[in-house]
Amino acid sequence: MKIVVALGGSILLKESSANKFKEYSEILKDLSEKHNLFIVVGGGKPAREYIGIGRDLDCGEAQCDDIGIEVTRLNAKLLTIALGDYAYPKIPNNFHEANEFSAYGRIVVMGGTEPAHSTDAVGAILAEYVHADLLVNLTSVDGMYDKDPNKFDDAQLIKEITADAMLDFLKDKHVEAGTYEFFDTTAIQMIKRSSLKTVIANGFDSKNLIKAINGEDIGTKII
Ligand SMILES: Nc1ncnc2c1ncn2[C@@H]1O[C@H](COP(=O)(O)OP(=O)(O)OP(=O)(O)O)[C@@H](O)[C@H]1O
Ligand SMILES: O=c1ccn([C@@H]2O[C@H](COP(=O)(O)O)[C@@H](O)[C@H]2O)c(=O)[nH]1
Repeated sequence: MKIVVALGGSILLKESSANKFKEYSEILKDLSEKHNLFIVVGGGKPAREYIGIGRDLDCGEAQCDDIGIEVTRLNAKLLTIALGDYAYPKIPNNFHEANEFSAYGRIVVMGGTEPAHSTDAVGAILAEYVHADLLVNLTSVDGMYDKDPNKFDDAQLIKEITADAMLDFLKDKHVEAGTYEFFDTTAIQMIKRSSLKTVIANGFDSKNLIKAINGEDIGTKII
């Protein structure tokens, strides 16, 4: 299968150590024996810290996005290093390059591209661009809830949701650099228009990636 994995920076960088990079590199190496993999890495806490400093310097939101993009690309570089020869050594600047690099048969790892969206959207656009069979979005919670599970103890996990219902749910949410809400609406529009098979799951347990690929009942499926 051709699979795009959007791997949240909140997962890889939670500990500010190499641990999760090593853990994911082992799983991705195994999966790459059977599947054609593209990984999009998010910015996590370091991105939000750098964006915060930029904002304090009045650099404006689009430039704050650019700062976030640089951090995602740095995180992508770290994952590429962890993957060694299994990864294509360059970080693509855009979707065309990502597609081109995949022709060499290695895992392609990328970060952000342009301002005004998050790496959730990069994952969805990439999945559309390369005609992926599956998009897996690994984040810091078990999937999409009816309200923020980190704020409400009674939040309920949504096992399946349509792209339209997700768009409706997120329509009034405020967005700014570093915070494109739980799931970026640009991503959902791509998922909708190309009927991308998408699973959102908790990436703190890296085995959830294998479960999502095997079609197990996990996280939230966008239908
Ligand atoms: N309805 C919701 N369902 C699930 N999570 C939600 C919801 N609303 C808000 N959230 C918040 O969304 C966050 C998930 O995204 P998070 O900030 O952890 O980033 P990520 O997707 O892992 O990527 P990155 O860290 O790279 O931005 C959770 O911390 C959660 O508190
Ligand atoms: O294509 C992109 C990717 C990212 N950004 C900016 O970077 C931050 C960090 O990415 P996350 O996916 O949220 O971890 C993001 O919030 C944007 O501000 C971007 O502009 N374009």
